[in-house]
Amino acid sequence: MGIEVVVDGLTKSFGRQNIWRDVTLTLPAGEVSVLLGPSGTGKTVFLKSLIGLLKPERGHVRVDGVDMVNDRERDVFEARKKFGLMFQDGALFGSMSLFDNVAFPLREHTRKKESEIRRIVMERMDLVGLGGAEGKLPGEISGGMRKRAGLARALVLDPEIVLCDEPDSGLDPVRTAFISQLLIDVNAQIDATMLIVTHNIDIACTVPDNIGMLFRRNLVTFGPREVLLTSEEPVVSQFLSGSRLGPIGMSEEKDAATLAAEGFDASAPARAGVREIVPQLEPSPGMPPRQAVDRHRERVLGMLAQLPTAARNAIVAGIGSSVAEARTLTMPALPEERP
Ligand SMILES: Nc1ncnc2c1ncn2[C@@H]1O[C@H](COP(=O)(O)OP(=O)(O)OP(=O)(O)O)[C@@H](O)[C@H]1O
Repeated sequence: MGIEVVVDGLTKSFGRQNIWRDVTLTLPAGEVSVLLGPSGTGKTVFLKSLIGLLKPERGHVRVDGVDMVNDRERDVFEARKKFGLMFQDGALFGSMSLFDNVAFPLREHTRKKESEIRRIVMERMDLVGLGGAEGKLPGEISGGMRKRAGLARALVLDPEIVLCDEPDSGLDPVRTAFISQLLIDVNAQIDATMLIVTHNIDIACTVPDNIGMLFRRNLVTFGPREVLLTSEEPVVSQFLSGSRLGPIGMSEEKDAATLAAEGFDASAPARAGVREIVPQLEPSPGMPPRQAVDRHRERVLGMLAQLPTAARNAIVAGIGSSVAEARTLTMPALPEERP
């Protein structure tokens, strides 16, 4: 089973440019989470900070007893082996076959025999639907296949945590739908904790158990998917609807004068709960059930009383079980929210 990643008060700057500050969230063990955010808000910097490749100036990232920000490099290096990282561009070696690319981490970091390496590589290639393509060079295959090869490589060391940086970039909507399904199937098979960084709304709406969003150097929200998908935050609403109207501008954020000229009232909540929440993807036929589903449901039911009404209603509607209804009925009423 995957392990949880606890991020606490993380702040990162490059020189005088602050990227984000005081980011606090927990990636629950074995669950799939998505981190959204307009371009340039520091999503990739966040992923690199989780594995200790970039060092935030404040805060902690705790993984199985190791602080990836502050502990000795030797300990961070060891803890990094628990991660599998799928890079945005696949990051494959162009002169190596897919087989050798996928085998690379095993040859670098383990002393396994070639026969064992072959078994693992072929298993992972099959898992991502690339069985039979192992002899090809990265330049001979499509972008979608390169992404899947990158995912296979991220999985060969049996990671407990999988980080995916924009798995959809450069893919058409159909290939994106296949990648979405693949990510769910991978989670069903290996039960790893997963964090997917993306701009893609379809992935955000159908894949994760939890969603967070970075904007204006802050984590706007992080929690069960229903919280963001029913959020009244103007920035969330604008992002989900892909509208030009709202606080997100061409260069990330609009100033007050631009917003006023557009007639945008930042104090007015977006229409909450109107958006329909599409069901989360299920593993493909023949796959095992996702073990994270029950854990996620228990966790979310435990926090139901603290969630906004719209999110709570969406969760109860989604679960549709007497358990949820019973818990809701026994909960104290929430104070009225903003009209
Ligand atoms: N090593 C670095 N040195 C200095 N600045 C950096 C470095 N890495 C990233 N940045 C800056 O940090 C900011 C956030 O970059 P990042 O790539 O994390 O954004 P992002 O949210 O992933 O964007 P996109 O969605 O477009 O991929 C950018 O302004 C970028 O120029």
